[in-house]
Amino acid sequence: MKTLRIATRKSPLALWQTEHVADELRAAHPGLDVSLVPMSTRGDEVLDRSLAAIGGKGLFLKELELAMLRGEADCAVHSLKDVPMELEPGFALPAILARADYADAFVSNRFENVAALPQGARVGTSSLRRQAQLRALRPDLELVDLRGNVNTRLGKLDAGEYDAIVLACAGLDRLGFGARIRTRMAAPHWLPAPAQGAIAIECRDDDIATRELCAALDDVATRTCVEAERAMNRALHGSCHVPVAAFAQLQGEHLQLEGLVGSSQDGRVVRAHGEGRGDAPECLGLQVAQMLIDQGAGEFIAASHG
Ligand SMILES: NCc1[nH]cc(CCC(=O)O)c1CC(=O)O
Repeated sequence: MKTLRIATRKSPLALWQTEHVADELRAAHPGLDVSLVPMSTRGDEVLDRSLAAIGGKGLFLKELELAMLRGEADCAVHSLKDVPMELEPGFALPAILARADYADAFVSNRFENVAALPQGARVGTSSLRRQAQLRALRPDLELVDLRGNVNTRLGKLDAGEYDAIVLACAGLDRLGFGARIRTRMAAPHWLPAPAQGAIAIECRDDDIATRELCAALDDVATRTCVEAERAMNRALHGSCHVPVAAFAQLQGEHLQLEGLVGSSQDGRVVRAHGEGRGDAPECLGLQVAQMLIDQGAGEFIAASHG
């Protein structure tokens, strides 16, 4: 194959990530012609309702997958945290790139961190996971929905709509807004979304040529960690409807996983920590999911489906 066409969403972050993948592919395969196919998705167009309400994270993938099926693109680039736990049948993830900063960012023009916020401060975040962890730390905060791309969210903060916002460090760093981060909210105290900070390439399962080209960008350590995180999330029926957070780290052969499930109703959260081997990340994910269930996470999950 001489050309590779990569489908991408059109947000500045999606385009940055796809350009990054294109550069890495060109470096790995000198002479390969790589081009971008920018597309808009329903997840980008519907901004007035929560993602959960309009059908979940798969909305960001659907149009890109259809383009691959129609033969208009060979592969697509995604933030892995936006990829559903069960891939559409017929698709594969031939590469998961080395993870950037996994952490969430506390961004504010006036305050240094969550603890420094005044009583009743307004904090913007769209994710149930961030809301649940904020509520557990500070039940007094006023949590306000905040959707839209990274640039839009910063604009709303600067317009004075919020005292602070919480979003992913990876997105801010990639777009050159790293200096706006007041606190990088690190594990184990504050946990990210499963696979946050990792970029994945998706292609058709049966497209061996594309799979082989993309495989050059795969980072085994990142894949191991995100498999544990995603297996945990899958076992908890993770979706946009349940606040689930997970973070795994690999040291040599030793894999550790921190997991959290929050109530979407009040400030309760349950946490679990497990350790296992790097060659069995899914086992560890299932083990930590079971520990969370044993501590009562099932009640939160049932409540969020009711
Ligand atoms: N939910 C949207 C989304 N998907 C991926 C990222 C950031 C980049 C990443 O996690 O790889 C973001 C923005 C955010 O949560 O602030």
